[in-house]
Amino acid sequence: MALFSPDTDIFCERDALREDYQPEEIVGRDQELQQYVSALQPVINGDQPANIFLYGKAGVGKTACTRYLLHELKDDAAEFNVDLTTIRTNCEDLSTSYQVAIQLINDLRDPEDHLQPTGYPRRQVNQWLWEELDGIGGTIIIVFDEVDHIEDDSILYQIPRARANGNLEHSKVGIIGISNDFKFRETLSSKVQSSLCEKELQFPAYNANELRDILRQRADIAFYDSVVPHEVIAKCAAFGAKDAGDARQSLDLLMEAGDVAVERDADQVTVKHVDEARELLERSRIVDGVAGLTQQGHLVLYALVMLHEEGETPTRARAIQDRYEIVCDRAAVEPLVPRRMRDHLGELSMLGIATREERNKGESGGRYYEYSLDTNPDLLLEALDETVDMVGVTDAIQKRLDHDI
Ligand SMILES: Nc1ncnc2c1ncn2[C@@H]1O[C@H](COP(=O)(O)OP(=O)(O)OP(=O)(O)O)[C@@H](O)[C@H]1O
Repeated sequence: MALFSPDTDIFCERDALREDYQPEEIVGRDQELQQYVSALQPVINGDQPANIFLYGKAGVGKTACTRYLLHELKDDAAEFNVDLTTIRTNCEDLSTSYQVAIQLINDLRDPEDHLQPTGYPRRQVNQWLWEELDGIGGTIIIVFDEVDHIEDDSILYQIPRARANGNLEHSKVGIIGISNDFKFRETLSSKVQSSLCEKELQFPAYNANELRDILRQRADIAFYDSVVPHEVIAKCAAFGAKDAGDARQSLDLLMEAGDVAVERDADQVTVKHVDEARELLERSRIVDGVAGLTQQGHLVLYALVMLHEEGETPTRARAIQDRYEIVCDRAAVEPLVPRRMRDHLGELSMLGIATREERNKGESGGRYYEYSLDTNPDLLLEALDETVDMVGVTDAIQKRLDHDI
């Protein structure tokens, strides 16, 4: 018998649940799409496109809606004889305007004419960029996804102004900047703010009803008929809505639940499979998160787990520092100064392993943070295995470990 064989009872197109799948229809974003369409209207009129700044948390459909609308726009532009080119650049690995310009030039050039990442005068690079863009002609829309990664923002000013400054003659260029960093807008220079944020669109988090519609649409493509009952969709949607209103999270959960059903040889996905899937996802999120921390991060986390087990959380950074220094002493590691230790606490809360809440001292004034654990300590201790060996266990942790056995 073959070791691998296609299993066909549950999924008919599992890839439809993957992040890179582009849905043909967008659901639950009517109002946002309407605003987006009117921001793009100048393109169809043959005018200079408006620059658009689109922001919202992770997984709220910014990329999916942008891809969908630009696809529609291209079709309609062809019908109305508008010469339209769209370029998409993910800025995740680009931190300067120089790098962005090089990337754009290389996207537009044949591979044999590609530039090296460094070593050219800036003016020359800009000149090449204008030549490439002007060579295309017509209307060009450049999408900068994760635009907040660009630290010096001059390119976000220069591109929209290129035509007015006489750098472009044949092309009209507009940019769409996408970001999930709400504070990014404030960090922009006022020049960039007024050009990039000409039209601002905000995508709110999804509620459970919207997530249900998105999941149902995708489940109908990904699974065979009647494999995913209504309550499974409702459960995945409720989970996503409670956490962050993030469609990606709910879709991942549904896919994992489908995998569990396949593994169990079931003929339907059940609510129990969703529960199991949640545990699996949570486990891998934590294991990956902890594995990505440095040794110092592990020691800070272990200090916080100890305090949690002793019932001492939520607690302030100062108390964590004291415990962390004891932990370092036992591990024979030089402790970090409080400020650096707090950076690690910040990272833990960013990863969702810990939570950080701001407190107010009341009349006497002054604000401070309190930290607590936001994760199952069993999982953390498992992931912190080596650190536990190095530092040893306290009574409180021993009790938990005994209890688990
Ligand atoms: N309204 C929607 N209709 C159908 N599918 C959607 C919708 N919104 C999001 N999705 C799906 O959810 C997933 C995440 O959406 P998307 O990548 O657009 O989020 P995003 O806001 O760009 O997030 P990030 O900031 O993390 O890139 C994708 O698989 C996308 O197809």
